[in-house]
Amino acid sequence: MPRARKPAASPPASTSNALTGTPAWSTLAAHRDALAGTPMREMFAADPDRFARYSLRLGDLLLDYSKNRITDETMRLLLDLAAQTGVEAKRDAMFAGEVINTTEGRAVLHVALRNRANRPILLDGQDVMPEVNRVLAQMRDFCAAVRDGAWTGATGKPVTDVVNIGIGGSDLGPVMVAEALKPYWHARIRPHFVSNVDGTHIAETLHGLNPETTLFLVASKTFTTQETLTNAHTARRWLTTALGEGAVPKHFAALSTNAEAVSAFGIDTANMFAFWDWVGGRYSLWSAIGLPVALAIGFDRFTDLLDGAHAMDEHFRTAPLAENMPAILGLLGVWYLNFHGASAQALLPYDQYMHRFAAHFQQVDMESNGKRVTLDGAPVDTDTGPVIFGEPGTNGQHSFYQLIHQGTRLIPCDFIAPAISHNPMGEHHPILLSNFFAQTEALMKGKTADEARAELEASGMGADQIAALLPHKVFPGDRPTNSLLVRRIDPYTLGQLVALYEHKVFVQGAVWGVNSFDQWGVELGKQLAKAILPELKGDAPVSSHDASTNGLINAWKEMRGS
Ligand SMILES: O=P(O)(O)OC[C@H]1O[C@H](O)[C@@H](O)[C@@H](O)[C@@H]1O
Repeated sequence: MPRARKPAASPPASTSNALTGTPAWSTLAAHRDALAGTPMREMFAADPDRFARYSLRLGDLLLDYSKNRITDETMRLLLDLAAQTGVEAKRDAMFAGEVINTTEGRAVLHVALRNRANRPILLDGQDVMPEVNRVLAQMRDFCAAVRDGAWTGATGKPVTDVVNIGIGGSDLGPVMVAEALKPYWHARIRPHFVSNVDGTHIAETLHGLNPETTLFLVASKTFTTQETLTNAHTARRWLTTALGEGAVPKHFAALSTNAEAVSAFGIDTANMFAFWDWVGGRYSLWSAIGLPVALAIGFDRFTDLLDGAHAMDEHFRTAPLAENMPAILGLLGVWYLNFHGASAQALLPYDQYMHRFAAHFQQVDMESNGKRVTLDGAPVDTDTGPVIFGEPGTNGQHSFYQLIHQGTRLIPCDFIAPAISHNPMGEHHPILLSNFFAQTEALMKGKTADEARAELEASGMGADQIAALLPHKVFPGDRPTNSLLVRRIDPYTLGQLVALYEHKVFVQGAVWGVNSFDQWGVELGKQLAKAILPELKGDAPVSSHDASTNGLINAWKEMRGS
């Protein structure tokens, strides 16, 4: 398949940067001002049906978006904005395999990787599905062999540890999913993930592993990434020191689009699992990059993950935007980011296994929409991508929630929880979920000065003390949250959730008119590091940079000694 193609002759929809000039934009701004005097608690008091009106279900997934600063009018205007920015046409262009990643000349078809209906998806007139299915079959056979012990290491022992070596999209997605689905891991096979070029990461990972039973997966779309190749060479040395060169084919496999570089590294291309340039790194966990997950949970469960994502893809592709979960989440994000100055977004899973969910979506969202020019290269005329952060509940509550409840910034929060825990442990799950429900209630309702005063009076406190404490005890409330509830975090529902957030990011990028699928911003630092690395040799002071960079390099040279 060709590596780069020309952009589509006519872009699917407007790429104008005059977003703030659209009629919907000014109407939304006026509507925000009109709504300012009506807090959510009043909206709830006035409308007992608010939950039913602003919630959606897709199978076992419930989205409640009623605790937002919205009315029917808000939603109508946000949908107008989606219409005026061509969100549906852009979505359809993605699903149709058009070259929407124009700066790299690529289509964007991670949806093909989980196209379980096998609907033909044409790229340059060729259906990509036979190739997708071929690699899936290769993964299935490899998983079966490794899991049932037919695949052995060089000394005939079955695999006990799978070490994925990759970074960015070749790490974060697989780590997040593997961790989220830990209850489904094979009894013998433990997955590990090495990403950081800091030698500590691989040293600590290999510590205690047995080379005879360790399988390395070198995961890199380009197979040129410095961190990954450095870690892979270290792993190779660790293995060959113990078992000799001949052991490599039984202990190394590659997940990549670059067969040449895989061979050059010394991995047999028979042990290579391919994917394609139309799979963005941060959207690649559904491809061969998901192999560590498939080895841990089994290929059938991996296809359950794909099924869940496919169900969300079909929902995104076909549901009217007014009832479309990714569209609603995306538009609500635009509402807060652009019309309420909310520059951050918290992702808060109330499920310990999902502890890397926010980290994965930090890359998906911030690398996709952290852009300052539109598709046609003009500066954007409004803010784009939010800062994504989050920790699993209830840990965040005892940390940064203070700022969310009473700080000066507005931080919209998404709460995610399973109805049923994999580890109920007596009262643990009801306690966990009581916190989930309570936090969304507290953020919405807040506590008025009258309510706070009444509480202080009831505690028997004197008037002076009450006056001094009162301002600290008030919660402004009216802080927006979305709540996502699934029956249980299993491969299928996780697939739904991940695809939901991927498409949410798509919707926002479409509204802002940016290219959500390139990542030129990662290049400059890499380029400069390449120039600096040779300068770190020897003791000679460096003078080729600005005073700070020179100063730091030279101080390092002095500190490390010679
Ligand atoms: O899989 P690769 O090619 O090693 O790239 C790893 C990562 O590199 C860069 O940081 C970016 O391009 C990321 O999007 C990518 O995920």
